[in-house]
Amino acid sequence: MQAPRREDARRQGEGLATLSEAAPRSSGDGGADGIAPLAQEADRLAQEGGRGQPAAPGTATLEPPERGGGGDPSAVLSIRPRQEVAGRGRPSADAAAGQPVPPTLWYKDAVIYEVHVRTFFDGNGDGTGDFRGLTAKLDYLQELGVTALWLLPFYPSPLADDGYDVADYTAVHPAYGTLGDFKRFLAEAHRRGMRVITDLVLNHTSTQHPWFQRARRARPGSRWRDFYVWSDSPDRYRGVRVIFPDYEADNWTWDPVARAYYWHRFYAHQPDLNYDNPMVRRAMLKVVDFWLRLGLDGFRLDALPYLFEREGTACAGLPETHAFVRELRAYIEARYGERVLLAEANEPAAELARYLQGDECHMAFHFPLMPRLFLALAREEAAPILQVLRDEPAIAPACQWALFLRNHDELTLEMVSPQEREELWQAYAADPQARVNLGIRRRLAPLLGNDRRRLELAYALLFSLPGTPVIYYGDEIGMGDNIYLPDRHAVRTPMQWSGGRNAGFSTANPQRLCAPVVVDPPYHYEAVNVEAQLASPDSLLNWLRRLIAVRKRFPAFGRGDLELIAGDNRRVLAFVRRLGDQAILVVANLSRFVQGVRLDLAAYAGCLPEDAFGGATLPPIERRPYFLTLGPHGFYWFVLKRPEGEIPEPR
Ligand SMILES: OC[C@H]1O[C@H](O[C@H]2O[C@H](CO)[C@@H](O)[C@H](O)[C@H]2O)[C@H](O)[C@@H](O)[C@@H]1O
Ligand SMILES: [Ca+2]
Repeated sequence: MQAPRREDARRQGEGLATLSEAAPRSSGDGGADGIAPLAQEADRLAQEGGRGQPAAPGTATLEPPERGGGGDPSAVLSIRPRQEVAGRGRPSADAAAGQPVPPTLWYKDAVIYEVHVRTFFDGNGDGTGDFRGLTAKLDYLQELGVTALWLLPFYPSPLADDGYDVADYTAVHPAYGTLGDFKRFLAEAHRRGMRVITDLVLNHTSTQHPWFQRARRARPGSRWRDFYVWSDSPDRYRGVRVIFPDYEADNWTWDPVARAYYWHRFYAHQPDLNYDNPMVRRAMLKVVDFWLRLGLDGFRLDALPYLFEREGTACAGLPETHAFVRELRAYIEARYGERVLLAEANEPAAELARYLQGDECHMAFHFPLMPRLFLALAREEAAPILQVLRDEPAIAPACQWALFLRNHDELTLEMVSPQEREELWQAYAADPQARVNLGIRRRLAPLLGNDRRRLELAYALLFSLPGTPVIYYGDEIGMGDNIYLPDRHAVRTPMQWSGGRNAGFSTANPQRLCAPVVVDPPYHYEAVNVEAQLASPDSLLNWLRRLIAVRKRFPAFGRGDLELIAGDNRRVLAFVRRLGDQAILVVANLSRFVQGVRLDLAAYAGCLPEDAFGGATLPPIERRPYFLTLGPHGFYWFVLKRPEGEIPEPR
């Protein structure tokens, strides 16, 4: 491992815009220390909520807590029901008639694209991506086939954790534009039929958030103090793991102003909110109101397991946390109808399934599957994937896994055994510079050796296994990374739009860019960029567009069951996705060599496999094993068709 980076962590905001540069909206709002009192903050939210309207009946109210501030987490919040059930921020005809709008389960058929406003496209030429820039690129995303966007945090923040350190939940970071710019972006996305979800950083704030600044000065035991988790000694919750071990030694940090320790699961500049305090829960519901009234389609719930702490536990996924998620879901559903909650919970599958029982989240990222896709590619055998699929716990019919290969963080190896982690590090991060915490800070293409066949295979699995695929911006063109940037900025470099100035990301002076563009020779923006790939019919980008278009023809991929198909070659993975009379056979060769496989497809005897891409039909399936050959890292998607159109019942 590289030398510990704890000091780096405290400096990591350097070179990036700071909140003070970005004109903090809270200063001057009143209060002796320049910080708005919470009640005033609540009033502001009420005034600004959604479209400049006062808080609607039925939304959360910030009432003074009962004395002592603690409270029973299972207690029902003070919420008055409201009759409105809106679609896209406006009551629909049904809602206006008082009828709930039936859920569409749109997220099951979605193709989600994770995008960082900061590094996607600079619309005003100041070197930093912004909402004007993102809006200008919506046509590109639509043509790619994307149907939903997930935006990383774009709120006012000192950016010491790239926005996951929120200083104001209900505004836009000035570097990214205005709330008006956000509204225009949302309207334009909706006009193209795209949904938008954003990160909701529930667990913690920045130390610069007015709530923390007030808490640290407040009297111990007071309602303001109790917005965060304090202790006189760092001995509470001993043994709870540190999530960023390269940067932090402990989950407690001494605050000289409060003269107490505060709890933080992530960086020391990210104090955990105290969800035992009903005021915190209400405050977060007001944040939810603010964005949903604007018409947002849902939230990625960041760091969801860590909301509550209890002595003697791992302080993760506690019953109290699930109780709060249920309240959050019920609150949203009663007021806004179908808005999606996507859990970011880096936990084993059995734990994840607890969020997916129908009354908490709609989706959860499949953290156990992701590293096993990479393990299967490294070992060139199907077993690691099969193991996850066989052990997969049941989830409610309306729920869905969110599948991903890469995201804005390190490729986290928290969900594999220490031996598997070592194996993955050896296979994908031989250079210690590529490692961070318990993971690997590399993008998809460098991880897979820029090998086009392996990239296509990885995408073919992402788009055919049960769940909704999530693409990380830039991975559609096989962008590289910069492991010499601090922390996870390695994988957050500017989008490469062209071979021109600043990769087409910005017209600014190159020295003013929010992050350097990639110039590593194999991934240099002059070679790897959208413009060049759009012009090349065989580019990765055009190939992926075709793959997405094919997936969209078959609802079985988003909504169907999974049937594993037995074969006689451990290097080949085979399964059928079924929905009604639609059945798609997926066969994937994990090895770099040609493979043959005999598949037990007796249940489909009589069916004709038709290639979903080219339409060629193979000989009919018989009761005896069906023989297929696959090229290196080859894969097939076959539509199983009976001559008379009937597909047999599942076994
Ligand atoms: O807001 C703090 C962090 O929350 C998310 O972290 C998640 O990613 C971590 C890896 O970087 C992972 O170890 C942890 O279990 C997750 O909660 C968010 O995605 C991070 O960017 C952020 O720093
Ligand atoms: Ca800009």
